[in-house]
Amino acid sequence: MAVSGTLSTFRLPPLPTIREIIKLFRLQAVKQLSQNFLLDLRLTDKIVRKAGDLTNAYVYEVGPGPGGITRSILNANVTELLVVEKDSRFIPGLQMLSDAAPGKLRIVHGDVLTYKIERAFPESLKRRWEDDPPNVHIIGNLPFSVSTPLIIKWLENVSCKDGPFVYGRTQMTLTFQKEVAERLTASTGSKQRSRLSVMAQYLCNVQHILTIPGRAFVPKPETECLSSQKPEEPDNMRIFKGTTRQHKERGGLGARSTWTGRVRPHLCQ
Ligand SMILES: C[S@@+](CC[C@H](N)C(=O)[O-])C[C@H]1O[C@@H](n2cnc3c(N)ncnc32)[C@H](O)[C@@H]1O
Repeated sequence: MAVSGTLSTFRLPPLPTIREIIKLFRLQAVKQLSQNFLLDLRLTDKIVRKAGDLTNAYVYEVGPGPGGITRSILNANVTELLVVEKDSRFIPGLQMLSDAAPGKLRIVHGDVLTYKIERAFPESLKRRWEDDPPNVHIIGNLPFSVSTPLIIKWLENVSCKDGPFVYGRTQMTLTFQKEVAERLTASTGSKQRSRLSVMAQYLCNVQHILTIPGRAFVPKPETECLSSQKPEEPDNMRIFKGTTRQHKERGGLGARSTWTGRVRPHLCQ
């Protein structure tokens, strides 16, 4: 007799809008914590779709804030979503989401720069580096004040296969301010080429997948002009998808402070 399988899909129940949450919990953006919120759930759904199929995935979201991207991740049929947020004002709103998605959302009030994600998810998720990526994803509209130190830390983690990469080649779908994004993808000879470009491209495939206009954020972000040149799209944000490369060699780039541009041919499969 054929066994009929049931596909269970999870949808959040009707909830107050993100704008209402911001009003309800008086969540005015704090500049020091780089707070620019995405309120349009169609846009956050689009960002989350770019991460690929998240069915049964374990997802780590950095800086959920009022929870726009968080809602879209929860609606993507994940097994577990772990969020790390530094600002305690967002915790009650996130708790409300957790109540609406029983057993799916784990909230950590903490700092992404120090949080130890390597112990957060089940051991059984671990894959060898040369295997297909594990069903573990990092997603985030990164806090701009920490985006560069955080991505450098993660790149060091890739090189050492530790931190979020103890699970294998964990995939990242990240939103950065344009300046950081341009450095991540800058090719040899371009003005934005930097240590970050070399490290990122040596260790990962970095792919630009979406440009988000500044007006989509509340408040609209102020962009930093790194040079006297006028940027072409001063108010745009860019979203990237990074997949770690399957480097066969051992060792890594070592500590940030000692890295001096070691460039070698890829040893990828
Ligand atoms: C750019 S906002 C994005 C908020 C939300 N994800 C969205 O897209 O609307 C960055 C978020 O990261 C949080 N944040 C800033 N620094 C942080 C840190 N070191 N650790 C954890 N969260 C942090 C801020 O409080 C804020 O909620």
